[in-house]
Amino acid sequence: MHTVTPKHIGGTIPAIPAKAHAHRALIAAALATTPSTILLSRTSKDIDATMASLRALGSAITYTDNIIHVHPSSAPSVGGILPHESGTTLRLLLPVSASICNRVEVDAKGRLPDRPLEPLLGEMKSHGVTFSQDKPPFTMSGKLQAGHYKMVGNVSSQFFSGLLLAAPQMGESTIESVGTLQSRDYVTLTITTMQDFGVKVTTTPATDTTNETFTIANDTHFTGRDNYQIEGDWSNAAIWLVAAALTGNSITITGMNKDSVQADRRIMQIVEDAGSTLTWNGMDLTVSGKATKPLNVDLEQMPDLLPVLSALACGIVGESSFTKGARLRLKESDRLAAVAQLVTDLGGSVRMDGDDLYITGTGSLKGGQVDCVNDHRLVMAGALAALISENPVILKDSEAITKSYPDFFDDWNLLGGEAHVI
Ligand SMILES: O=C(O)C1=C[C@@H](OP(=O)(O)O)[C@@H](O)[C@H](O)C1
Ligand SMILES: C=C(OP(=O)(O)O)C(=O)O
Repeated sequence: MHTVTPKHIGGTIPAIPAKAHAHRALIAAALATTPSTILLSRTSKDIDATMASLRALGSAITYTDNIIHVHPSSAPSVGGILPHESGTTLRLLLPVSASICNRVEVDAKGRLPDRPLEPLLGEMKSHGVTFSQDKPPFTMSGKLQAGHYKMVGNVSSQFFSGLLLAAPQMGESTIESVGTLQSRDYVTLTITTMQDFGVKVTTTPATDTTNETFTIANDTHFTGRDNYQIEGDWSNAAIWLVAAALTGNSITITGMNKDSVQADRRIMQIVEDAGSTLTWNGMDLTVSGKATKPLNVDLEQMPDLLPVLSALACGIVGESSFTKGARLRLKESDRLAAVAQLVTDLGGSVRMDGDDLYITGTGSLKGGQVDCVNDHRLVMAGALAALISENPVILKDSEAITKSYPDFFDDWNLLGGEAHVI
């Protein structure tokens, strides 16, 4: 549990590496025909879970002095996936491991066993794989076969990313999106990372009569990379953009890629539309000026931004809207309900209408205790809320932050904040 004092923060902070990019680079490197070195300045529980799982699938991986050495080797007779609570690790590695191993033991922790897998398991069953039961822990048997995969687009884009990463080991395969693919940029990130490691994916856009498809040719394989750089994480940089927009104090985040394909790069436009100023100097982004205009955010392509944006909405006078949030109910918590509860518990005004959330900001909150329901992004939201609160914010379950940003409270204090364990 942490307490965060209502004290403004400001200054310069380095970006942390993008976990979405790190998962993909590690997997591509582990599947490659030659060794790789990946540059990663910090890790997190989720990235560690992918490294541990890839070791259990046969790769030799070491992480020292901010460099990951990946030595691919042949898959063991019985492999393992140890995702802990990382949905990305589990959903990417299910098809990947079935493309190289005959048998895989799969475990999961926290809410992860109850997060959706059915559409992926269904398609894997139609392509040669059996499961001892339909939710982890389970044993998966049989090699995944090449072919045509059909996948619903509105449950998790991670199903697509997993099948794409598995395809080079299987042979020519096509993945078809049934309905619009939500969180599409996460699939783009998979495709660009695969390309970085030598595998081309051909995308055929949807027409009036056909769905979008992704095709991987026969006889294509991943090739290792030297000194492959993981880019800065826009989902976590969003914390600092929101902090600056809430207080008007300027914050510089160093090491960001302006042209990133990460879904949450959209935070730049959101904060700018709300009235803050963004200035680039090379890869360093400075955000200054208080946001004053209410937000209108469609969550379909950037689900992970809602928690931090809910704090921003409380700091802006007027009603902000967050629409199309159905998939937020399928994350580490029911994030729609958890965000609504957090805002209410801190004295804010929130209304839920189906899968849409409306927050009427007054510019300040009362503060008090909130339950972060074991969700790292709720911890970020609660800390940000302290910036506009009359009283300290006490964060129950703040340890959840280690899922994506273990040094978060240290960085908060480096920027002049006051957060400590109680
Ligand atoms: O592929 C990824 O790295 C992710 C995809 C998104 O999930 P969904 O596609 O399930 O919405 C996102 O919310 C998650 O944090 C990370
Ligand atoms: C939902 C998240 O991650 P995952 O799906 O990998 O558990 C997240 O980081 O917010």
